[in-house]
Amino acid sequence: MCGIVGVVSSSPVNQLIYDSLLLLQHRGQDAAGIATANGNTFHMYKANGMVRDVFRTRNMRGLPGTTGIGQVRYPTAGSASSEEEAQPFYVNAPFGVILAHNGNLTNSQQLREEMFRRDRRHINTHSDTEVLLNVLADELQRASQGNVLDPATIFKAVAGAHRRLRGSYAVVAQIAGYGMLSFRDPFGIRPLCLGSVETPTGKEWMVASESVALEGIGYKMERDVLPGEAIFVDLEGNLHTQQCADNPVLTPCIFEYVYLARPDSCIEGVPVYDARLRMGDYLAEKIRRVVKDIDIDVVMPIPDSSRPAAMQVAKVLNVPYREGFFKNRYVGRTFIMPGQAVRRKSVRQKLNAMAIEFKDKNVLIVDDSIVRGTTSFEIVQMARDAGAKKVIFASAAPPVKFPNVYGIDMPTRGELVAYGRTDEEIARIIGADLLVYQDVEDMKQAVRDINPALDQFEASCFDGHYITGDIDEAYLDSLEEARNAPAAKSDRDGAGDHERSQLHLQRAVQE
Ligand SMILES: O=P(O)(O)OC[C@H]1O[C@H](OP(=O)(O)OP(=O)(O)O)[C@H](O)[C@@H]1O
Ligand SMILES: NC(=O)CC[C@H](N)C(=O)O
Ligand SMILES: [Mg+2]
Repeated sequence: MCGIVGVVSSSPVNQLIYDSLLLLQHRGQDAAGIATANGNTFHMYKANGMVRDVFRTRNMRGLPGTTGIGQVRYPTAGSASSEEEAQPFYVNAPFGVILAHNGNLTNSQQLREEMFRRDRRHINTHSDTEVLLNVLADELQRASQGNVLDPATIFKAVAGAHRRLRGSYAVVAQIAGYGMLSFRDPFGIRPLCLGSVETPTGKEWMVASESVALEGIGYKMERDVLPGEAIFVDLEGNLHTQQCADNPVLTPCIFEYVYLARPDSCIEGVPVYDARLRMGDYLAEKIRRVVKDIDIDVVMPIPDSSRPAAMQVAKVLNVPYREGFFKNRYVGRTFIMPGQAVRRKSVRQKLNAMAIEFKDKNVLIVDDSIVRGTTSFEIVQMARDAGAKKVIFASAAPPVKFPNVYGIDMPTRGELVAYGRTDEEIARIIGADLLVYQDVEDMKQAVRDINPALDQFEASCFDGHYITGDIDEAYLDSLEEARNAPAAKSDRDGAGDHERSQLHLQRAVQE
């Protein structure tokens, strides 16, 4: 996941994009970028870091224009540290296009080779986004055949891109002298929504990864962009939309509801906060069924993301809800940091246990998910150090047993604590007396309870089902090999991300 935003306005957009990127910061902490269009000239500034650190007044002054796009990056392809792979990306022909992307292409290697051989296009980074931009540019070139662009031609190019791209992609782009183009993959895996604002000169449009990024800056959420749909807003502010995929099937990523999205966003008609409350309801029922011989004294969340689920668990079980872990608000999200060493260190920096809430108590700790086990391992230890009698750990999501290839950076099986292990083995690793996981069907039902029209979800990391149909063991093996290759290792402060995860698990097992 990354956060993307795009806008066509009648007034300068640099501050508007900056403000909405701040609201999407939880989707990517590694790099940020804004590109604006002033007449036919693009201006761009991007660098590694959080939004507040990347943009200084002088950078903002260098971003004039009334249309633009922005991105906060959480890398899944290429390198975490390369500023060149920060987004947006620019290509000068045809027309001039800048583009930002949330998602992950699963056929970027084939496309890269094909483009070099057939289209004579050179891709200069390891970013799948640069590949995507060049595919779109190539399709625009073919569809327009050198003539002026109109919406029908642009949509034809998107349809062509859909036929070539595999994986997940929510995209926002600006075409120099024409306007803003945005589209979502045919499964609608990553979220993307459309908003508007009334101005004295008419309605103005904006797209963003999450509704909070629209509403927080005064726009009204209109609707989600449909899977496969393309939206084009011309420079006069007119909105053009078209379904560009042959067989669109809405299959949103369930991990958005579990962890990725902000609770105050609404995705596919489901307020994320409500989904987390419902997951808490189902989890509480499971806890009631399986926890027989421990009297739970207190229910505790691990801030931030598990709060709604934990509150609901406490309510349903009729046990006091207590916040025993204090969170340092100046440390970001741990899970999306690159590298196991930094993730592990920051859990301790970020959370501190208050003894008064733990001493001699049977504590039920609730988290939204357990992925590598970094957080749960440290937290259980902290609870024990603070004097807890028994520690039960509950996860509002089922065990993460399979890699994700659609925009969440967990491509190797070895780093997942639940891969190939029973619940008892995992409990031993994280040090809990008992571990309770949500069931896969209950997690899905929690979201469906709120919007019954949501038939299916992209839930591969829980159920091992890869909806794009191009993922097999050989593909996952090759990903693992690439991620564990020496160059990739030293590049993500992960140097040995995989090994460190393994080491941490082995040490835990031995202890
Ligand atoms: O098993 P792990 O690999 O540790 O991953 C899971 C943890 O990471 C996330 O928290 P994070 O600190 O990223 O964000 P939050 O403050 O939104 O909960 C998530 O909420 C879990 O607590
Ligand atoms: N998480 C994402 O959406 C990542 C976008 C893109 N694949 C990158 O690595 O920059
Ligand atoms: Mg957390």
